[in-house]
Amino acid sequence: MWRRVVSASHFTFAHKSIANNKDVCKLKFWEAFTTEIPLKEKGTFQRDKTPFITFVLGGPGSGKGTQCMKIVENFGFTHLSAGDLLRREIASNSADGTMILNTIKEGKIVPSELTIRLIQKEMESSDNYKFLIDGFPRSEENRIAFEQIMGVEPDIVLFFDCPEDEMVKRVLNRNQGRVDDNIVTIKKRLKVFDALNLPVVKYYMEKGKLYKIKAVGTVDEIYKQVYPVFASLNFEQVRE
Ligand SMILES: Nc1ncnc2c1ncn2[C@@H]1O[C@H](COP(=O)(O)OP(=O)(O)OP(=O)(O)O)[C@@H](O)[C@H]1O
Ligand SMILES: Nc1ccn([C@@H]2O[C@H](COP(=O)(O)O)[C@@H](O)[C@H]2O)c(=O)n1
Ligand SMILES: [Mg+2]
Repeated sequence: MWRRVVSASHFTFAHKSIANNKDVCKLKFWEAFTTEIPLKEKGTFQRDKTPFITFVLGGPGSGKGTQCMKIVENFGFTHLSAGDLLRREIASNSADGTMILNTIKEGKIVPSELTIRLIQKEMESSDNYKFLIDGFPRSEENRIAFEQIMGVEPDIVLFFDCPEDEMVKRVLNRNQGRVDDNIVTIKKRLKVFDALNLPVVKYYMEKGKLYKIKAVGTVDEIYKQVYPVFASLNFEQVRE
């Protein structure tokens, strides 16, 4: 089990984030995190910390989920996969379930407000303040809606850059029963990725927030590029 602890140097970083995001905060989403809640025990998470948000981008099968699991283990992040949250809505027979299922089958993008509502709910009910938001934003529209609704920008953005043929191979071998893991839908998802997701990658590159990871090789080889990104942020490492 990892401990929810953070080194003193993170406080400096968190304050810097507050200053950077001051103009867009508007006390919406932040209110949940700025409420003073007494510590339950020494060294546990304090809810008054600024959330540290990492967007995790990359094409279908580029390895986002796989690498997120390792970051969670080593650095105590909470992993929120937009795709998983949407699949959970389908499984729970929610009113939007059929629409979400049809959208996923077509490799298209679910309306931003719906996906953001699911992400927001998870963040607000979490005791953690470090989040990996995987597979979001998938489009400029997703990105802008997130900023407007949540009143916050990501601190950093990871981009897993993987050749198409490798992504197709991985997805076809995934074997998790996903309705979109077939060659017809994968081709559609790759087109959507190029047309809608790459502009988001470009946006964050130009903002200086993007960490591009060469997503070829073994899982451990790729993680060797990911690890230093988080280690350099001075979060206390919770497990080697
Ligand atoms: N470096 C790797 N080499 C070979 N296979 C990998 C590698 N990384 C992940 N995989 C496998 O490829 C498949 C896709 O990985 P993963 O689910 O992490 O991708 P993803 O980016 O989250 O995809 P999606 O966007 O479709 O959810 C999984 O079966 C995973 O085990
Ligand atoms: N922001 C998002 C994220 C995902 N979707 C839909 O879910 C599908 C699967 O997503 P994965 O991240 O698990 O690959 C994706 O192809 C989209 O149909 C979405 O609409 N918006
Ligand atoms: Mg995934």
